[in-house]
Amino acid sequence: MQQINHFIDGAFSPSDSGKRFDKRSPVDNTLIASIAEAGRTDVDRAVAAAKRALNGEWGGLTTEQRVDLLYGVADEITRRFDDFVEAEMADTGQPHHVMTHAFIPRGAANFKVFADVIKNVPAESFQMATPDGRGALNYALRVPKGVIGVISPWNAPFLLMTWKVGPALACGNTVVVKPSEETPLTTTLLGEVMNSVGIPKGVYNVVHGFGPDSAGEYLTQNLDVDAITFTGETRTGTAIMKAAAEGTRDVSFEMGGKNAGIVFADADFDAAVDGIFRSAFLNSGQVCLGTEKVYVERPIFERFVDALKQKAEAVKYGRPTDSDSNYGPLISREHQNKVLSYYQKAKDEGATIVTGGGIPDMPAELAEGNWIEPTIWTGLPETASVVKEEIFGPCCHIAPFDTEEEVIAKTNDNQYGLSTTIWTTNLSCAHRMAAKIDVGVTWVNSWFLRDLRTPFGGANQSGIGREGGVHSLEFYTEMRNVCIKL
Ligand SMILES: NC(=O)c1ccc[n+]([C@@H]2O[C@H](COP(=O)([O-])OP(=O)(O)OC[C@H]3O[C@@H](n4cnc5c(N)ncnc54)[C@H](O)[C@@H]3O)[C@@H](O)[C@H]2O)c1
Ligand SMILES: O=C/C=C/C=C(\O)C(=O)O
Repeated sequence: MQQINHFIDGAFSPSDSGKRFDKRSPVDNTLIASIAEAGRTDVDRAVAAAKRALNGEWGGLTTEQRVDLLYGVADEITRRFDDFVEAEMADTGQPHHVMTHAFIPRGAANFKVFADVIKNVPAESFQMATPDGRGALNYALRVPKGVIGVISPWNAPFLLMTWKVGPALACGNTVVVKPSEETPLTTTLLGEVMNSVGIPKGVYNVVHGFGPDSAGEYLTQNLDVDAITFTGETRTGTAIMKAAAEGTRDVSFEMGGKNAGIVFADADFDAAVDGIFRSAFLNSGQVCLGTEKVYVERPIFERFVDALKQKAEAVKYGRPTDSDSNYGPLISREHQNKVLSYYQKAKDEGATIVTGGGIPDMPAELAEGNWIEPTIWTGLPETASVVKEEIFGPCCHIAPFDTEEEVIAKTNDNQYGLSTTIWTTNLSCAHRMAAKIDVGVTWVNSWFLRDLRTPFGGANQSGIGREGGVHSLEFYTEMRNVCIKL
């Protein structure tokens, strides 16, 4: 069984207290690793190492030298691609093709895109007139914020962690990362990459543990952490924001969503079925951008429901590396019970269960895994729990609509504002809709198609700030203005 330790100041080490916790496979609940659980002293040691690195070799590097190192990180991730795929499959139980096609390639990409950004971002200056006629010159210096606390979730652990570490390091910061207790493996493996590439010790640090009264909270409470970037549940963000208020630290949040999929009668029907199927059931529905409420224009409603039902009933449960497996388990028993509670709520509220609603019959060797059926409901009002609340599982409610105004109102009627996917061949309609839907990202005839230079983030309770391309500079750097009297 793997022994996973913290990565602090360039070295792997257990907790001062010796405390550890178990990591179990989502596929069959077998014990796969023992993880060091950080106490406050371990977290403080990591933050101190990050602070030293800022004022050491790393802080003295030119942008070009830093960029070369980050391209080196990307190349080493690519060279060890299969190791990251293996680690993430062990952590999440998700199919091999989800790792190789959706999540792990973003590791290298998330370093490259921000190395490119920081290498090419222009400096800002203004010439100003002065009463004596000799004028003055203003220019802005872009400097790193300092030590960044990175707190990441379990659903796409490597993608989401590197989406923060990439820009943080590109901008000259150092980081202390607290990955989810459910998925420690790829974040830890990245420590090996940092050492082999020659990233100075203390630049990248990893502490393992939980949230409240554990590593996560200790990290946010350490006042030598200059800013905190977090991805996870909205209620967790609230707790982190309260901690960040001490010391007036900046935050960047990517949080929950209750995303709509909207299908017009003029859509490419097969493409829309495939797109909504992916957005509802990829990663067993454990994607923040996923679709949990679908609205289909009435003329094709019945046909669409039946087509989506057929695809949902054709999934192949199995181990990540089973050749025909295309559908994995939920991350944990706790999360499986949470999603099952929503399946029960839907029943209690009178839903028509088109398909699913429970736990599939699994072969004996997998029976202990966190398996759950992809589920489709119809017939509920907009006020139903499964239509209003984020479930974060493989399920969606489908309702008919008749007008653009109606479906926009229903799409916007929730506390979140993360993403929407619209399927129509009428692009005038698509542009009209996208302008009126209150989310951070709208996909048209696509879903989860990502240009990493674009602003990415959520509105309302789905997030604070935007990350992506030059937009990440806003959070990971400070600007200093210099005014010189000529
Ligand atoms: N908007 C996005 O881009 C995005 C992406 C992925 C997941 N999510 C959201 O994340 C949630 C699922 O992920 P999760 O269950 O890991 O979320 P979570 O909020 O339970 O945990 C996320 C991370 O925060 C840590 N944490 C928990 N409480 C903390 C505290 N008080 N102080 C400091 N750290 C704390 C956890 O240990 C974990 O590392 C869903 O709501 C999903 O919508 C959003
Ligand atoms: O589950 C949520 C996925 C978030 C994806 C990103 O943050 C991204 O594509 O950069």
